[in-house]
Amino acid sequence: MNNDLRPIIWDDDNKQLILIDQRKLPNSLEYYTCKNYHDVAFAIKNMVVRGAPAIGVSAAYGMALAELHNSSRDYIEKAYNELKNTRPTAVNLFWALDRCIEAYNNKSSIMEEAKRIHKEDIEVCKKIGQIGEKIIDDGDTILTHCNAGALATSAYGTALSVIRFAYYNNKKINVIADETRPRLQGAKLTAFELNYEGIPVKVIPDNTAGFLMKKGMVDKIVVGADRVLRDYTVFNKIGTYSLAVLAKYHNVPFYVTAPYSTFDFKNNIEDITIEERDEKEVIYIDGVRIIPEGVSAYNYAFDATPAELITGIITEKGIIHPNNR
Ligand SMILES: CSC[C@H]1O[C@H](OP(=O)(O)O)[C@H](O)[C@@H]1O
Repeated sequence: MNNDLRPIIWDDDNKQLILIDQRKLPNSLEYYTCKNYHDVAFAIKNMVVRGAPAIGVSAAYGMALAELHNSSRDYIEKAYNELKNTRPTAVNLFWALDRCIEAYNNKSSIMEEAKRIHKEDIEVCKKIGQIGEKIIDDGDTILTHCNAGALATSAYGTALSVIRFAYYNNKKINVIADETRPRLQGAKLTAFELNYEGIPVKVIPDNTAGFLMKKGMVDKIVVGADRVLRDYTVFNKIGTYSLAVLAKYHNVPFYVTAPYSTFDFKNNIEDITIEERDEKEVIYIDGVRIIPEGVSAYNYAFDATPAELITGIITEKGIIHPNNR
């Protein structure tokens, strides 16, 4: 069992953050070294590291690198603001940054807080898998979207933790991974992770999910989350909402996985910014232009799924059933 994928490594000897460069996967396993908070901000903005928990943990180490360099309030606040402005939708980024600022204000070590956040994330993701695998039956085919795996967290993943623990508990499962245009996290990252660990996985174009549900080839859907509101609206990778609508129509159980660090009890749906990324991510595939010159593209990175479409939200504290209130 190769459960050793760790996208985030704090190198205490050299006081640097080492990240798997997820832009290079699956064809090359390369690392990106962050020596200061600017490097971390670049890595988050450019998706060297991505996934809500992984973004939060990385940002915390960005704050720790800032404190190591210059612990003045002015410098710490500059780091906070640059890291805060990297990506707007995943709430873990702001949750982690706020924990670091609180530590600083309480005259505690930001480095120690970052290490605590990192350690907690590993334990929480493991717990989500141990709790969530109970909804998986022997023989299930599980559809997932984007990458909510070890590469999106400190280890194990969230949606993929559920899948991993079902597999570890000898359930005969098959996984279907939506490729997830335009950044192809499903094709490039989820397929890499599961194949690396020997868990059966097939990739489909995103437009095939409904066809397979209609054919009865999908038993459950398990996805990740970037922000869960108090009314259990779930922000996640673009295409999640479409999957949820199809799942409702075809009576396929639709589960979201989310640590409590991904819950946002303060804001309402209209307060949330859905990230729009550079249209070039749609216009080009691996550097090859696929859309004619002069034609532009929408590139929304997330969408919102209402609670009424969700069977359960799997957390480290148990499973929330939004519609059994
Ligand atoms: C476990 S959080 C994973 C979550 O993050 C992904 O977005 P991105 O790759 O753009 O950071 C996607 O929404 C996943 O569900």
